[in-house]
Amino acid sequence: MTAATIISGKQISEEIRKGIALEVEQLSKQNIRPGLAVVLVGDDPASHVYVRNKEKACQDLGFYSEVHRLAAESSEDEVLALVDKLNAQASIHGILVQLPLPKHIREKAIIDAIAVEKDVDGFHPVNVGNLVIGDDSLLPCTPAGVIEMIKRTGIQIAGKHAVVIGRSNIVGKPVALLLQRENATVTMCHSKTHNMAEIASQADILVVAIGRANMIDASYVKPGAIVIDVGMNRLESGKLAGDVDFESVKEVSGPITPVPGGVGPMTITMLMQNTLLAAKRLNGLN
Ligand SMILES: NC(=O)C1=CN([C@@H]2O[C@H](COP(=O)(O)OP(=O)(O)OC[C@H]3O[C@@H](n4cnc5c(N)ncnc54)[C@H](OP(=O)(O)O)[C@@H]3O)[C@@H](O)[C@H]2O)C=CC1
Ligand SMILES: Nc1nc(=O)c2c([nH]1)NC[C@@H]1CN(c3ccc(C(=O)N[C@@H](CCC(=O)O)C(=O)O)cc3)C=[N+]21
Ligand SMILES: [Mg+2]
Repeated sequence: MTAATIISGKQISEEIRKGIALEVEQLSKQNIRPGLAVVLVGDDPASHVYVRNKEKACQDLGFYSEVHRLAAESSEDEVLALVDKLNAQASIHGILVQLPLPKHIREKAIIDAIAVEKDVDGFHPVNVGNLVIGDDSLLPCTPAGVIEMIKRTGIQIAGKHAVVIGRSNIVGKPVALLLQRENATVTMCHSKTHNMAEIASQADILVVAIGRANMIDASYVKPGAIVIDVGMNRLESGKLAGDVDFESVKEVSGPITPVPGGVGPMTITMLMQNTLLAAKRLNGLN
C-alpha cells in the first residue's frame, strides 16, 4: 500500500489566509479594519502560547487586536465588565475569552454575556442553537477547521460513515453536527462507549477529540479512512502529541492530520475568518 497523504493544516491555513488578507485590503478602502479582542484570565502557560499565535495571525493579516490579561484572582464581575466594554467597542468585531477559566468564574455566565454578533468562537447558546437548527451562525473554529480539512482531501463527505470520538460542547458535538449537515451518517463515541475500536474501525471518516495522548492506534482505523486528530497533549518531554498514534495509524489510514501542524493552525485561521465575517456584518456588509 502507498503511504498515507498528510493533510497539512499549516499549508491549507496559508492558502486561506491569503484570501483573508485580500479581503482585509479591500475593506481598508472603506475604512474597515477587522478587530479581535482576546481575554486571558490567569497564567496557564499553554493558553499563553495559543494567545501569542492568535496575536501573530492578527498582525500578519492586518487585523486590529487587543489582548487583555487579567489576574487569576479576578472576579466574575470584573470579567463581565470587560466583556460589556468590548461588546460596546466599535473597533472590536470579535471577542474570544480563552477557556478554561479559573474555577471561581462560571464559564456559562461569561459566554452568555458576549454579544452574539461578536462571538467568534461560536460558543454562545444562540450561535449553538442556530447551528443545531441549520440557520446561519458563527461556526465554532475547531469544528469548522475540521470540515475544511476533510473537504480539501477532495473525498466526498455525503453518504459516508463518520465516527466522532469525544462529545464536548466545543469540539465533539459541533463536529458531529457539521458532518451531519454535510450528509454524513454520524456516530458519536465517548467515555461510556462499549466496543469503541469496533465502531471506530467502521468509519470512512474518523475525528478524534479526546485529550489522551496517542490513544487511537491502528486497531481503531479502517484501511483508507480519513483520520482527523484534534488532540493537543503536552507530554512530559515538552513535546506536543495528538490523540492518534500517528506513526502506526498512517500505515493503514488514508489522509491523516499531524500534530502539530494539523488542526491547531486551522483553528486560528477559522478564528480570523469569523472575525472578518463579523466585521463585515457589523458594518452592514454581507
Ligand atoms: N487543535 C485545537 O485547536 C484544539 C484542540 N483541543 C484538544 O482536543 C482534545 C479534546 O478537547 P475537548 O473536547 O475540549 O476535551 P474534553 O475533555 O472537554 O472532552 C473530551 C471528550 O472525550 C471523551 N473521552 C475521554 N476519555 C475517553 C476514552 N478513554 N474513550 C472515549 N472517549 C473518551 C469524553 O467523554 P465523556 O463525555 O463521557 O466524559 C469527552 O466527551 C484535547 O486534547 C484538547 O487539548 C481542543 C480544542 C481546540
Ligand atoms: N475560547 C477559546 N477558544 C479556543 O479556540 C480555544 C480555547 N478557548 N482554549 C484552548 C483551545 C486550544 N486551542 C488551540 C488553538 C491553536 C493551537 C495551535 O496553534 N497549535 C499549533 C502549535 C501549538 C504549539 O506548538 O504549542 C499546532 O497544532 O501546530 C492549539 C490549540 C484553541 N482553544
Ligand atoms: Mg473542556
